[in-house]
Amino acid sequence: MQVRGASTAVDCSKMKIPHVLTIAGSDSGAGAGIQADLKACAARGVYCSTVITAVTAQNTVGVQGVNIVSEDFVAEQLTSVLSDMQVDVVKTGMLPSVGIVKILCQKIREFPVRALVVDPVMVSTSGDVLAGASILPVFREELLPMAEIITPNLKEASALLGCAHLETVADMRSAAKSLHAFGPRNVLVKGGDLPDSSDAIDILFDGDNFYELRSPRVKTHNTHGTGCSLASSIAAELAKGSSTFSAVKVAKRFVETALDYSKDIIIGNGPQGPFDHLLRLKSSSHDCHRLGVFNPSDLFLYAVTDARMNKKWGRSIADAVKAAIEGGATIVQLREKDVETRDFLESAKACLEICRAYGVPLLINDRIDIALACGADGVHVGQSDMPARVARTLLGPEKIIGVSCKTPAQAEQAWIDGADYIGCGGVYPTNTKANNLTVGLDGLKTVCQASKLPIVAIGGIGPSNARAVMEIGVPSLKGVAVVSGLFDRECVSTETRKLHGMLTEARSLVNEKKRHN
Ligand SMILES: Nc1ncnc2c1ncn2[C@@H]1O[C@H](COP(=O)(O)OP(=O)(O)OP(=O)(O)O)[C@@H](O)[C@H]1O
Ligand SMILES: Cc1ncc(CO)c(N)n1
Ligand SMILES: [Mg+2]
Repeated sequence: MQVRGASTAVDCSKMKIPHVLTIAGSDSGAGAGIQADLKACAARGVYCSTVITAVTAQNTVGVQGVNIVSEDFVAEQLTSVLSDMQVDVVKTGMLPSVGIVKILCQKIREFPVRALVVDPVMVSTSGDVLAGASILPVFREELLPMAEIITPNLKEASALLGCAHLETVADMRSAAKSLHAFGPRNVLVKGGDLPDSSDAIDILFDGDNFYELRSPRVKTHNTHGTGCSLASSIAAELAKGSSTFSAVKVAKRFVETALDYSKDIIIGNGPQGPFDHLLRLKSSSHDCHRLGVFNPSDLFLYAVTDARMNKKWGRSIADAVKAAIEGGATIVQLREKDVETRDFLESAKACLEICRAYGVPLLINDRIDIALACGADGVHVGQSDMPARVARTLLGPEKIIGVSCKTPAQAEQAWIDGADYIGCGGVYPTNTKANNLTVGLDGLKTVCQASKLPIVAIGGIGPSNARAVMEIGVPSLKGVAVVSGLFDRECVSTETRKLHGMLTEARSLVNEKKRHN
């Protein structure tokens, strides 16, 4: 990590965060400009501050209006950020006047940064002018020579060179070479708009070598802001300390991945929509059956699958899950130890569809990757699996996380780590888990009394002993989790129904007792 400045006020044990300053225009549609830069930097894990040069009224149809910010006020914004915030890299977007370009150059000389990334924005894809030809001389003479890298698209490259349209990869190469003569250390000519190309081809020239960077062309209309996002991502990687070559490669892969993820999203009615930098929008809006927040009463009859038992009885995981839910299971956990990852993912998707249809949450044992990939409601982790705190970071604040605990100390840790519930056991001896210490009803009661989280009891529980478990009567105990008692049986739904009846009876008895006390 790099620590700069010898200021005595700086605490060196604190972390210096990579920082990109973008100086660009606001896009009201938020696909390009400042908004794209903020999202790209956030997605790439870099802090981004913003100096706004113009406010555009813009959507997926085109640019309806432009309001340029005064030169003095651009200068004031630059001074505010650069004088205070330890900027690593400056990235430029829409620079709508000669005066604004000159002020930027002056401020960078006054407050030097590690690198300058120039995206010479001139015309939006809709054909609207964002910076006129009058800025070309100051770009060529003052700004480009200061740049670590410039990232023109085909039209911008030909405007800067004052040459005819670029139409081939060979044209891009010679343009990159000619632009290098203006003084930037690297030139990336972007080929997003290259006609008749099944790949998205960009040419990087570093003064010595040409690199042809290719990625599959994503078939989508959602490419508004790819240029801004690419340049910001390059700036972000440079801010982290990457070489320019690897910054460009990572940035291009990021844009390609985000385009692919977003290819079918619909935002706006115009010909060119924005894309989702954070790869998050589909998981919330497409999933219309998504469950709300975790409800502890869902722990009442918790069904845990077991591949061996399903094989023994000749049923698929999905069939077993459906039967358990029809019998009254209130939550399902897939605990599949010996299944290949691909098969597990397919089964998990099938089970999720069933669970969603019935409004029952689906959790995955141990495998956070599977939970994320299939969009399950959460995970259950043991003491030697992924720590709950890390699982929470990976899964985000909404997903359900359960932790197996045998002691009050473990229960306290689960609470601190951001878990939602605790699985406590084995209450009785069981053969689904080797070398598992049995805590007994006393151990269960101790954990229930200490825990701030709701608890489901697990381990050897079935119709013969479920009532005894529920009768410990501690409010944090919400239900029982069952493996063999449901799935190592001929008819899963019948067994589940039987157990559900007993649990309901036990719960009434406990409530009755409470009323009498
Ligand atoms: N359909 C696509 N599939 C994959 N990559 C693409 C696609 N379109 C553009 N790219 C890539 O996105 C990056 C930006 O390229 P592009 O030439 O579109 O820039 P631009 O015209 O400045 O963008 P903007 O639309 O923001 O003005 C380049 O790396 C390019 O190869
Ligand atoms: C504000 C702004 N900057 C850049 C672009 C180029 O995509 C745009 N359309 N709008
Ligand atoms: Mg384009």
